[in-house]
Amino acid sequence: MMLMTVKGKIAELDAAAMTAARERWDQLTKPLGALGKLEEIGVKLSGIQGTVYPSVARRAVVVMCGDHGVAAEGVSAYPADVTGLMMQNFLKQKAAINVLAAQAGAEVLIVDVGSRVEEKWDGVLHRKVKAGTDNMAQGPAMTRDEVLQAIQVGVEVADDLKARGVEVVALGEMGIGNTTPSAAMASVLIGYPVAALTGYGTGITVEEKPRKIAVIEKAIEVNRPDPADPLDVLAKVGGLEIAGLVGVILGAAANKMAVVVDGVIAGAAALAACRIESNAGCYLFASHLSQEPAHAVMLQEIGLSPLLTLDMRLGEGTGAVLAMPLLEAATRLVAEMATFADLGL
Ligand SMILES: Cc1cc2ncn([C@H]3O[C@H](COP(=O)(O)O)[C@@H](O)[C@H]3O)c2cc1C
Ligand SMILES: O=C(O)c1cccnc1
Repeated sequence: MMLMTVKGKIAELDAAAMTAARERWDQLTKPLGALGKLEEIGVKLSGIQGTVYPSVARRAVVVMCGDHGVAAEGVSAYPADVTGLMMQNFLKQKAAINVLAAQAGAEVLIVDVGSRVEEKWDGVLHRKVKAGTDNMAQGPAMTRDEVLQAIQVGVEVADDLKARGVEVVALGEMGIGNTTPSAAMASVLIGYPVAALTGYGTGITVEEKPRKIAVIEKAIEVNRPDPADPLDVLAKVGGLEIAGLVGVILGAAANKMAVVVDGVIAGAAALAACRIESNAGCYLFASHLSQEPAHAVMLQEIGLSPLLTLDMRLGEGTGAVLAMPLLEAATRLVAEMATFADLGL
């Protein structure tokens, strides 16, 4: 499916299924509303899947990988080579996401949409649009065509997951430097000062942070992205893996799959996806609240409330897979609890 087709397929949630689900939640043997956000999750999943009894049994996390030209400006605490090293670590099942995805029962899909890795390792889905973005502090990170290609990669990944019966997708990513474009995108799309959105990423120092802020401000000044055009923002100050995740979100929503957002990079993708097609937001669940300051602002802008506050700042989809059992809890409660009628009340 191409982007225009995908956008057209993203429907509003099934209102009748949500009403029926709300009625059932209200009949379950508990005080009205006492299961809090779990009830909201359950009703939203019912709206996505069109049934009072949704399922999130089949799970996947998509780890989109891409490098960033802007890493040359010294905006990360780690060298760009770490992107490729971590991809090898994913393949050996030894990264944090492998451990947590195994616990959550989620399949891990590693997609190379834009890393600088030259080898084609087995176990990676090779869909490279280009070997890293260009340095956005000097010019656009990508062309508009490259953004569309990267989005298309994500859409096709989502279509494939749907064909294999996956019901819920977590958004993961790996790309040294990618908290920088994430903060830049948030600043442009929300109209918020860069300094208030920029964080320490992988752990730059307090002394180094003003430089990161200055690089982001320069990138915005040099490129003048149009806040009303999310594709322009992605092209000028975004990233290949971020665009890939936009495609996963749009493709998943078009296929009526639930999407769990991770930290600040997945958040940037979610924000862009909602600006491309506002109905996409109906399919999103926030997992955790990242330590990156842009994340809370993004979630508020999209209208999502995080389920977990674990002071995490890792990415890879780690927070998103941690939240999957909470979605499962909602599906079990609505299906397995007794109603007051069952008790003879
Ligand atoms: C070993 C290691 C594993 C990671 N896994 C995810 N990230 C996370 O950190 C990077 C973003 O932070 P910054 O913008 O400061 O570079 C991304 O790769 C993100 O996925 C990692 C970073 C490192 C160093
Ligand atoms: O919020 C995140 O996901 C995050 C924060 C810092 C570095 N990498 C990822």
